[in-house]
Amino acid sequence: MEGLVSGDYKPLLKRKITEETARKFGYQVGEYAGKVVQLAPYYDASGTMVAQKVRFADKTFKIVGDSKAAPGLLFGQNLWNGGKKIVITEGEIDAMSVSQAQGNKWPVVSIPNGAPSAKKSLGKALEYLNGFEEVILMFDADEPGRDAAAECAELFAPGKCKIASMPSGFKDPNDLLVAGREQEIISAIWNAKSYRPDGLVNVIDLREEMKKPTEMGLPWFLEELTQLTYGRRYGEVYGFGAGTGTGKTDLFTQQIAYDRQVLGMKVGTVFLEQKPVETGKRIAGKIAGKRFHVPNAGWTIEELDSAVEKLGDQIVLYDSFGETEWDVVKNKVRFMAVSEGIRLIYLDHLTAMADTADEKGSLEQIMKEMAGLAQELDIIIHFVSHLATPEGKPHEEGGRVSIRHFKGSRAIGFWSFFMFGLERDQQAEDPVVRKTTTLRILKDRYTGQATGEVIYLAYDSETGLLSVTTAPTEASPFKDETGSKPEF
Ligand SMILES: Nc1ncnc2c1ncn2[C@@H]1O[C@H](COP(=O)(O)OP(=O)(O)OP(=O)(O)O)[C@@H](O)[C@H]1O
Repeated sequence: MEGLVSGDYKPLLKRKITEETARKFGYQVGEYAGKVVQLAPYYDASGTMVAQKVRFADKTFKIVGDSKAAPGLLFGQNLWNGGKKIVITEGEIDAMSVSQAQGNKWPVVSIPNGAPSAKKSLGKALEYLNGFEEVILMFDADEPGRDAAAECAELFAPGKCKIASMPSGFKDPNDLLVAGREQEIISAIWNAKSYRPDGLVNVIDLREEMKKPTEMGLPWFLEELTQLTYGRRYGEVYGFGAGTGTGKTDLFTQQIAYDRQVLGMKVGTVFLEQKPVETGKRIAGKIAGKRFHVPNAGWTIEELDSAVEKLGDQIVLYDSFGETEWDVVKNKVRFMAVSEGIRLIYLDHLTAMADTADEKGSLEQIMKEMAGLAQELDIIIHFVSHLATPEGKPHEEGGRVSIRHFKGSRAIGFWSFFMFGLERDQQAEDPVVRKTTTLRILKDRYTGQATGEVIYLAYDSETGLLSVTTAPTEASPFKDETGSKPEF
């Protein structure tokens, strides 16, 4: 072999590696191509040195000997054969540091080529490593080291591999040795934690969180609805379905006005079939208690001005110009959340974005992405869905809304945390019945308790405001339409 041994161990003292440790591992200082280098031997299973890793002063490496065999061998592998625990480090100096901290008594090896090829190296040495009951990875406390440890841990049966962490301020075991903190190397071995892939948690880790009382989410403008649903929570999507003209937009605008005025929040709207001016008038109307969207409805420009003043720049409306592509809408929502800091989004309506050639398939995709978006951005998306025509009484005449009537019901039902139906018999003879909206909770994923509950809403034609009322006394127009077919 080309590496020339000088037998001089002094250069290792800088790293606090003793001659005894170096000798144990066969690590030497020598000369290679006229330069002083450090030499790490790699042995095969029969105990024959097949390669040497030459480490130059500038920290570059070269393998001499059988360079093909070397990647499958671990530094120090020849010293131990099976046992309780083996520690694996990212480099030879670290392996010797850990060994020295333990009096050179317990198994420690190093991967040959650093973090990037750690998984490949350990994969080749699996049979050898499985001869130990426990494998402890003590890689560098940096990104490549942490990534490599997570990757390597997956090579082993669950529970077999543990990952040791360095105390803060120390990058690797040799740093600790140099600082005279051998004891902390040993603690790191004992405190190594079983590797768990991302996203898996143990219920015991959740204990403190589980003990916290259920927090009320953000309130609805209807106190009764807040009580029934425990409010609105970020990361969730809520679906509203109703027949034409029932008052979905109206309900949304009153909620938006409340979000702004009472909760002091910034709101984003994506109303695909209504001009922003109209939406603006309707939201402002809810602030003022005036129907600004109805001409000659007893309001003045000054009142409108003052309501707009109250909304300020806190309502961001998307002017869609008839654009109804989900991919475009998605980017607007993302922008509103990320750049405008908006956490409440109102989307009217989902059905407008469906692909007519494949309504069901496209709504499934949109719903999945919309729910993902709400979670990723930690926002609430309230959306309207149109309904399929039931076979019995039309929804516009008070026909009862069911989940199955929603266009894309399966996907909406799957991804929504709450679903609401709005019913109103717009043709009823009794004006009270005509103006009473039934808000029906169709789905409550949070507790299930609110499913089937209804809240009756009265509409004040003067102020245009909805408020909670009692059930209209007339024979109920809201009877179930058992004859209606599911939509899909
Ligand atoms: N309970 C109610 N009684 C009487 N009128 C109402 C009631 N709720 C809403 N309205 C009024 O009915 C009209 C239609 O309401 P809105 O535009 O909100 O319905 P929509 O369900 O969104 O309709 P579309 O299907 O056209 O989107 C509005 O002028 C609104 O102010």
